[in-house]
Amino acid sequence: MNPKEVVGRKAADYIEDGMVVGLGTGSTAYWFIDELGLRFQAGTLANIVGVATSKQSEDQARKLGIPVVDIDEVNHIDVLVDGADECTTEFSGIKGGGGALLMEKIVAQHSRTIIWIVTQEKIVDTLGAFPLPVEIVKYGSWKLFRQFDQAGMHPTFRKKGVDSIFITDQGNYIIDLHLEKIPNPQQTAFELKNLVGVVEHGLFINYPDIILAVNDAGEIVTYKH
Ligand SMILES: O=C(CO)[C@H](O)[C@H](O)COP(=O)(O)O
Repeated sequence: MNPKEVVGRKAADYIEDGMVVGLGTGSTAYWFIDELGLRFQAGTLANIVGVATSKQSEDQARKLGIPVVDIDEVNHIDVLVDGADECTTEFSGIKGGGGALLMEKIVAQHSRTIIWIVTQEKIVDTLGAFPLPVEIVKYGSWKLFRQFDQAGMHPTFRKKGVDSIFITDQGNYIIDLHLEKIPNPQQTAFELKNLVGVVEHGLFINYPDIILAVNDAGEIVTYKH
């Protein structure tokens, strides 16, 4: 098993039958959803319901037979299991490498327990080596791009393949900011949220309750908030 599979399957141990489960997005969350599917089919988690953070996760869960409901159909999500692109042991991180940051943040906001599953090298002291995704509306997107450029934030439009621009599940664009270091994530988050046209950014400050970090040997370290 590759490390992402190890940690993804392990995270399913946090799920109890009858729970409303937040389904994260990405190549690590993929294994969590796969394991949920196995346990659903085996009957040990026969009464779970999923709330997806992307079309991709929703499709995967449905194929496995897991019932998926809209976030507005539930009062809360019991446990959300999601990946991250970078995170600190102070329980903050960057998400959105897979382009699902907006739905991921909305689901996270309504989750009682949030578990991040990551490979060990994603744990960093300072965020920012991973480009920070910013989801923006299409209208005026070049204006925002120039604003970021002039502020020295090294923006690039997220692409799909070579030529086409990436469109999120909510119909927006993503600009990735190549900041290298984000010394004050709160300040950066505040400034980004104040820009008209920005829908959401990939800084998740103080989000996960638990981080499961797996190393190359498949050993998992658990960080609890
Ligand atoms: O935020 C995300 C998607 O928007 C993912 O959780 C993040 O990109 C990690 O992905 P992976 O598990 O494939 O490394």
